[in-house]
Amino acid sequence: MDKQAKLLSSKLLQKHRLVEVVLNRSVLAWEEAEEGRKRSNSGAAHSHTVQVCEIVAVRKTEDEDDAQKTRKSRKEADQLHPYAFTVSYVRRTRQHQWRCADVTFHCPSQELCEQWIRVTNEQLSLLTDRPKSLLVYINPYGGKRRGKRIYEQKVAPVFRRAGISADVIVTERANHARDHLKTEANLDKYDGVVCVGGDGMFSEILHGLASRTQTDHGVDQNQPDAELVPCSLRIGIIPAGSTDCICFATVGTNDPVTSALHIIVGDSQPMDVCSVHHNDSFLRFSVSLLGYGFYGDLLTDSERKRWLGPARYDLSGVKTFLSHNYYEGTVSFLPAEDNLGSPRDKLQCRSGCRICQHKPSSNDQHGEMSDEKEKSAKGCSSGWTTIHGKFIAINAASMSCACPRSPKGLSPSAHLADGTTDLILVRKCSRLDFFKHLLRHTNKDDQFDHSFVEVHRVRKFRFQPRHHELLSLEDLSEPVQKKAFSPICSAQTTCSYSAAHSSWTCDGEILPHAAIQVSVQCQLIRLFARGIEEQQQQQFVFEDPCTLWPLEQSTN
Ligand SMILES: CCCCCCCCCCCCC/C=C/[C@@H](O)[C@H](CO)NC(=O)CCCCCCCCCCCCCCC
Ligand SMILES: Nc1ncnc2c1ncn2[C@@H]1O[C@H](COP(=O)(O)OP(=O)(O)OP(=O)(O)O)[C@@H](O)[C@H]1O
Ligand SMILES: [Ca+2]
Repeated sequence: MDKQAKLLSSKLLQKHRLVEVVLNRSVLAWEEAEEGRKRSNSGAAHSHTVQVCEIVAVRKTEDEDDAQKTRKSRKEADQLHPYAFTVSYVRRTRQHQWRCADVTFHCPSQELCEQWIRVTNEQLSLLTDRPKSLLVYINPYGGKRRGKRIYEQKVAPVFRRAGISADVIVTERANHARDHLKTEANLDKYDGVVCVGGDGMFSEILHGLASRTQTDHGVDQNQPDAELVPCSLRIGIIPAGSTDCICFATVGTNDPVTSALHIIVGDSQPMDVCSVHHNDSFLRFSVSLLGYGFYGDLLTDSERKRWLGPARYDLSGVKTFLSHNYYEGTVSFLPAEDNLGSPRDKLQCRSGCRICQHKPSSNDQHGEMSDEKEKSAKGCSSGWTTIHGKFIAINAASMSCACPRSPKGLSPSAHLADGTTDLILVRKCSRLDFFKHLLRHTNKDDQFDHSFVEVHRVRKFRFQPRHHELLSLEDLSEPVQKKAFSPICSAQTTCSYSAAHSSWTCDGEILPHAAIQVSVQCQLIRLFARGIEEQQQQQFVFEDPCTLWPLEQSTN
C-alpha cells in the first residue's frame, strides 16, 4: 500500500490564507497555496505536517468554536468558504510535554467539508492500537490530593474529544482499585486501565491486573519459578502523586495532558516487573525501586508522615541520612548476559530502545537460564555470585527511577524492558562519602564512581540478613517491621555485633520480610507510553498559533 498516495488534496482557507491541504495514509500536510503567496508577496511556503497517528480527532467546526479564533477572517470565510472542519492533533512543546492543538480549515462546499471529515476519520479508524473504552481509577488522596480535579479538568475533556468512553471509579480506600481489578471488574469491556495518582496507585493497578491474569490462566504466582502470563490490557498513568517516577521514566515528564495524549494515540511500552518472594510465598511485584537500608528506612519513616504530602520524603530523607545506619547481610545474584549492556555504559533507554527490543529466547523468556546451567550455577561456581558485607543501601532499580528529584534516576542506564534489574550495593562508608554519593543523583557526575559502591545488571537476586535465624527466634511474637522501625546500628559507632535489620521498600510499600528472592519477569506488562523520546521533533510555529487546550492552567 502506497503510504504517500494522496487520499485527498484541496485548496482550503486556514485563517486568512489559502492553503493546499493534502492527506495521505501517514500524514496530513498543508502549506500556503502559490496564488496566496503571490498575492501576499511572501517567499517560500511554510509547510506543516502532522502524522496521522498523532491526530486526536477531526470534527465539523461549530460556529461558536470558530468565531472567537477567526474573527478577522470570518467575513472572507463566510463568503467563499462557509463550511469548516477542525483537526485536533498532538503538538510537542518543551521537555517531552505534549499538548492538543487545533487547526481549522474552511471549505467552499459542505460536501467537501464532509468528505474531509469522513476520509480523515476512516484513516483514524485504521489505527487499531487506539483504546476506545477505558476503566479509570482515581485516588483522591494521592500527592497533593488533586487527582479528581486533574482528571476532570485536564484529562476527561481530551478523552471526550478523542471519542474515548471512560468508566470512572473514585477509590474509597487503599487497595480498592486492586481488589476491584482482581475479582470484580469485567475486563472484557475495556481496552485499557488508567490510574490517576502516584506510584502507589500504579502499584495497585499492577497487582490487580497481574494477579487477575495469573488466576485466569491457572498460574500460581506463589511459585518463585512460575512462568507468569503477560497482562493483555495496557495501563495508563495520569500522574497525580508525590514521586511519579514510573510516569516520569516512561514518558519523560509528569504531566497529565501529555499522559492522556499518549493513551489516546495508543502508545505501547512493554515493562519489566520483578516478582518478590519470601521462601515459597509471593510478597509483591516491583517495577521501580526495591530498596533495603537507606530507602527502606526512609520509606518506613515517611509512612508515618503521610499528612505532610510529598515533603515527607525530604524530612525522612534528612532524618535517615543523619541516622547513618548500615546492615549486614548476604546478597547473591545471577548476572545478566553481556549483550544486555552494563549499568555504567551510559546507553540510556529511549523510545524504540535496541536493547529492550532484543527478544529473550524461550529459555530465558522470564529471566530463566537453562535448568542445567542454573543448577550448576546455584551450586556455587559459575552463574550466581555471592557477596557478604555491611551495606548502607541495597537498591534494585528495574528502570532508571528518574523523577523530578533525580532527573537521571537511581540507575540512569537501566532499561524498561530488558528483563533485568540494576543491583546497586552501597557499602558502609563515612557520612560525607554517602552524602557525595547521594548528591551525584542530582547532577551529571557518576554516582557509581565510588570505591564503596558497586552495581551489577542481574536477572535474579536473593538477600539474607545476618542473624536471621537468631532474630526470628527472638522475635517469634513480634512482627519483623516493628523491629525494623528501630535500627540499632550506626556506621560511626563500632558495632561488633548487631541483630538489627532494615526493611525493604518495594515501589514505596514496606515488605514484611527482610529475606527475599527476586526474579525479573521480562515485559510482563505494557503501558500507554513510548519511552522517552530522544529529540523533540521539529515543531512549526504558526504565524497564527493554534489553540492549545485544555487551557494551560496550573493544577499542580
Ligand atoms: C543531597 C541531596 C540528595 C538527593 C538524593 C535524591 C535521590 C532521589 C532518588 C529518588 C529515587 C526514587 C525512586 C522511586 C521510588 C518509588 O517507587 C517510590 C514510590 O513512589 N518512592 C519513593 O521511594 C520515594 C523516594 C524518595 C527519596 C527521597 C530522597 C531524599 C533524600 C534526601 C537526603 C538528604 C540528605 C541531606 C543531608 C543534609
Ligand atoms: N481512597 C483512598 N484512601 C486512602 N488511600 C488510598 C485511596 N486510594 C488509594 N489509596 C492508597 O494511597 C497510596 C498512595 O497513593 P499514590 O501513589 O496515588 O500517591 P503518593 O503516595 O502521594 O505518590 P507516590 O506513590 O508517587 O509517592 C497508595 O498506596 C494507595 O493504595
Ligand atoms: Ca529492566
